[in-house]
Parts: sequence; C-alpha cells; structure tokens
Amino acid sequence: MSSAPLLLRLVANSVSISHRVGNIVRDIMKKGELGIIDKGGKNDFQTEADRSGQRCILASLHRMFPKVCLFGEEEEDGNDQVPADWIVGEMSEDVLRHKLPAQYANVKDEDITVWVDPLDGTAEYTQGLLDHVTVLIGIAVKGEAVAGVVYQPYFNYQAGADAALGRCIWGIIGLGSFGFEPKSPPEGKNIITTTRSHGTRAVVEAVEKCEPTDVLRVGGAGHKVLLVLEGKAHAYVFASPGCKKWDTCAPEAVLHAAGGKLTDIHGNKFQYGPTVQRRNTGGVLATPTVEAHKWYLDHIPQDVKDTLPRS
Ligand SMILES: Nc1ncnc2c1ncn2[C@@H]1O[C@H](COP(=O)(O)O)[C@@H](O)[C@H]1OP(=O)(O)O
Ligand SMILES: [Mg+2]
Ligand SMILES: [Mg+2]
Ligand SMILES: [Mg+2]
Repeated sequence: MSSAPLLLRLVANSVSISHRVGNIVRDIMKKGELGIIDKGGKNDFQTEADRSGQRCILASLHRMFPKVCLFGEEEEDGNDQVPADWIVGEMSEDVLRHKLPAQYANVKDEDITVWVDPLDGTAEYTQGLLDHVTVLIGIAVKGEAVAGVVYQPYFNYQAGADAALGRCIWGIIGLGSFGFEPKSPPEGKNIITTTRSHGTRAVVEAVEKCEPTDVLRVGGAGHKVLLVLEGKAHAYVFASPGCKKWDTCAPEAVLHAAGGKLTDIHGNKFQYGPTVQRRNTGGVLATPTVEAHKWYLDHIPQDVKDTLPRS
C-alpha cells in the first residue's frame, strides 16, 4: 500500500481505473452489442459501455476508498455483479512519482466528492464518432474541482490499424496537467467549439455573438476541453443547461491545473459538493487562459444569459 497522501492515491487509482474502462469501452464497440437505451431526452442515450464503465469505476473506487462520496451519471440498474477483473486496485506510478501540492496534504475522505461520467459523448459513440468519447473522473475537495482524469479511448484511431489506441490526461491544481501537448490556439483566428447534438437557439446565438472565424461542432464536454487545451479551439461555448456535474468536474480541474478557466456563462464557478444540484443550469464557458475568458463572457448577450439560471 502506498504511503502517498489520500488525494494523490485517489488520482493514481483513478488513472489506472480509466485505462481499464478504456478497454471495456473498446471491447463493447468491437463486439458491436451496444445495448442502447433511450433515456428520453434529446440525444440522451445509455449504452452497455456507460453501464459497465460506471460499474468498474464505482466498484473499484469504493473498494479502495470506502468513505469517499461517489456520484455517477448512470442510474444503478440493479446489476451489482462486477467481474473480478473490473476491480482495479492498481495505482499509476506516473502519478505517484509526483509530490502532492502542500495545500492538499491533509485532505480527508469526508472533504472529497467524486463525479464520474463513465462515457462522455455517448451520442457520438453510438454514431461511430469515436474520438469524441472520453471517460471522466472528477475529484472535488470541499466543493471545488481540484483533480481530474480525462481518458480518451480512441485517441489515434485514424492513425491506422497498428496504432496504439487511447491516452490518459490528468491534472491536479497546483501540480499541473499531464498526458498531452499544451499548445496555444492560432493567432488571427477565433475558433469556437460547441455541441453538435444538443444545439438550441441560445447555443447558436451565443456562439455567433462571440464572432467565430471557425466553429467546431463536436461531441462531449471532455473532448471539447481537450481541444481547448491543445490549441485547436480558442473557446468552448455552450449556452445550455444540458451539462451536469460529472461532465465538467474532471475537465474543469485538468484545465485549471493547466492555467485555463471553466465556468458557467455568467462567469460563476461551479460547486461540486455532495448536496449541489446535478445540472449546470448556467451553461459552460471554457478558455485556455484566465485572460481570454473575460472577452467571451462580455460577448455573450445578456438576453441569452437571462435564459440560463446561475449554477
Ligand atoms: N441536453 C442534454 N441531455 C443529456 N446530456 C447532455 C445534454 N447536453 C449535454 N449533455 C451531456 O454533456 C456532454 C457535452 O454535450 P455535447 O456533446 O452536446 O456538447 C454530452 O456528451 C452529454 O454527456 P453524456 O454523453 O455523458 O451523456
Ligand atoms: Mg449521458
Ligand atoms: Mg457526459
Ligand atoms: Mg456519460
């Protein structure tokens, strides 16, 4: 058992678990038995990958950290059979070799809330847009997103049959973010990324008022934050109440650890304590730097903001 502090062990275990979930997600797609259930909303599906991925993550974390409060997107389906090889006790050495920032050295189990999105971008997964999909494990301390794991199971899938699939991006505030190449977005452009499957009039208007030179309509909150981190987009603008805490907690922590900023479209910080409402009613706005964030905030019209209650 590692003697590292609790938060570092939790992140290290989450990174190892995310790799396992990546295998589960890819295996289910390979078999082609997605078991799609329509949850009733607009483009709101659940597949066997969502169900199995969540069981793997929750069972593993619960085994290692029984006193930590865990929330997952999918409702329990009564199937509590978790195959033994889905219980991941391993802790990533990539994480454990780092020193946890001193401000988190004494974090206790009861300070932590974990928000789990076993598959973000499910609509795109069912449509074969595989690189839009991520596995999200977000860790909040006293209500603030402080660490996150964003695993992309199909990273590299267009690179040919021999390419190794998948990558894990993770971060802790005060330590940094790892697993990708940080890059600034191109000068002279204003590339905005937003939803492709959950658009509304307000979503379109908010993007237009931010004067984009290009609009990247892609799936997944995790995926869009990766585009911002890697300089492929200047901002992620989503003026809709569709995202929930498990969609933003991990991406927010990774982005903040890399120097960026993610809030609702009013500029309010999200809260992630155990009693918060699940829905991010105020939408999402993310930029690669703190400075860039204000420009977008100022360009989203008040009448659009008025349709989205503060989170
Ligand atoms: N109207 C909505 N109903 C259900 N889920 C939504 C909605 N809007 C956004 N989401 C969730 O937020 C993610 C980011 O939104 P989008 O892909 O539209 O940009 C979606 O992949 C989905 O997560 P999930 O796929 O985990 O259910
Ligand atoms: Mg969903
Ligand atoms: Mg999601
Ligand atoms: Mg999901």
